[in-house]
Amino acid sequence: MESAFNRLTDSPLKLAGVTVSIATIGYVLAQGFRRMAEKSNKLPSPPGPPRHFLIGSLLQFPNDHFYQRDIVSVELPGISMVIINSYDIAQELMIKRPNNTAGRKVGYMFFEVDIGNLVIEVAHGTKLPTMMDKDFTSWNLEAMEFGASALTSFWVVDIFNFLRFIPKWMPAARFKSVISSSFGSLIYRRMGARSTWLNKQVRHVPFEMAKALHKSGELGHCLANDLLDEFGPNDDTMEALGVLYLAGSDTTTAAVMAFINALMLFPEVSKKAYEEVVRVTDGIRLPRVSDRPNLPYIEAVWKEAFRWKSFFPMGIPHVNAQDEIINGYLIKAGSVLNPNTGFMLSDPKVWGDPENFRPERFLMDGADLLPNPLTVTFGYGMRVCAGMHLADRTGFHIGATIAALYGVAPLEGKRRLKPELAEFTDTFIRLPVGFEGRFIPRDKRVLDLLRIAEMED
Ligand code: HEM
Repeated sequence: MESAFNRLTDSPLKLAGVTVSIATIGYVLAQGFRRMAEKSNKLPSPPGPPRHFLIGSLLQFPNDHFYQRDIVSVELPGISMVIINSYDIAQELMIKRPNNTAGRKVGYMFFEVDIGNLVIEVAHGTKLPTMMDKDFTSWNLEAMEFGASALTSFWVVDIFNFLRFIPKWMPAARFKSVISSSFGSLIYRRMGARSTWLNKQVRHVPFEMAKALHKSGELGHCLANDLLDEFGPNDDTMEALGVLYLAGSDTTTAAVMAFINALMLFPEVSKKAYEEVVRVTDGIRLPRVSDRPNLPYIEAVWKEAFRWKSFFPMGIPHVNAQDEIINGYLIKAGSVLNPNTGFMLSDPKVWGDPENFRPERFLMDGADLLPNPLTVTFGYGMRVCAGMHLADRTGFHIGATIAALYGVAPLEGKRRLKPELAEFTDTFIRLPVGFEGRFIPRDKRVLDLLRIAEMED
């Protein structure tokens, strides 16, 4: 009698079917064995605070001891969070393994407040900023804070998604004032309606203006002009412009503010920067972009301005698609990887005297062993900041030009603040508190230099 096997293989089609079936069963078994093997030698998660049933480490989060280790894991209900305090580990995970660690956490709350805030001139043209209501800047800042909280916080609504259908008037509708346990205390925020409104203002208002200018032929050369020419006034065009604004405007402003603040707090730094520019320009013109390689001291001040009291201390989290192992620890797939930029830029093990503003650290022998604060700040791997060159070039050039033209002094009648007393906001983008001062022209030629630069433009 013909064996069952022979009957199954008597035609090429049947043979192919049998082969596929065997391969599939084999694959499923292999996966099963692999999972069992993995479970049996399961590696530990990175160290972290004690975890409790249901609420994980919520009660211990945040806490100072997160900074005492290079990598820390925190279990929050529904979210595994990993805090990376070491630049080496951040590089290893997020630059060297980009395919697996470039995801973003896109929970409901982030989706709803993905709002805009960006470099308006590049995106929407030079005419728009002059037409904008001054409220626009404050909307941006508020929108940025919402966006930041949505990215870095644990939102109850992300976990209990059904909550979003509860009407606003019900007592249980706290999710509209969501529980956030971001890097501060537990706070309730009524944000749904406000964020929706901000969302509209920040994206629609400039887009409507740009559309009107485009129609009348007055928009000038900018990204909005190109996109409107090519794709017309559709939602994708508006979103693309909105994302640039969200990501680029407040961040670049904060970098320039950090630089100007340093010129104000440290007059000796300001003087050295001025002397360096004059050596390059002979004091008869403004610094050009091409002068940068000849301005190593200002380069060092720019780096130190990124480092000292980091203005972007929390970075932007990534999410890993599959399990990762680092330094013998298992990072489960779907963990939120938070690069602790502020700590990396002030770790005494790396910087020695992080509390001092000392640009010379980047000019000394062995300086190339230090992390570049710009690289640390602009993020990692496939997600690295798309506007970093724009921000770096414009920011550096503005900084060098200010150093060439002006000293920065406190307002009349006020004293220069001692650097150790300088305060900074406790926000996603950290700004100097009470940032006020005067630009004092270096000499009588300042106006002439500005006129020449205007003519050259
Ligand atoms: C000093 C100024 C800036 C800082 C500190 C900054 C910082 C960052 C950081 C930390 C990220 C996330 C990187 C990561 O996930 O690893 C990012 C992403 C991004 N940035 Fe910037 N940025 C700045 C300026 C700009 C500018 C001027 C633009 C555009 C005009 C821009 C556009 C973007 C975009 C589109 C992303 C998203 C990239 C992605 O998710 O794939 N940024 N930025």
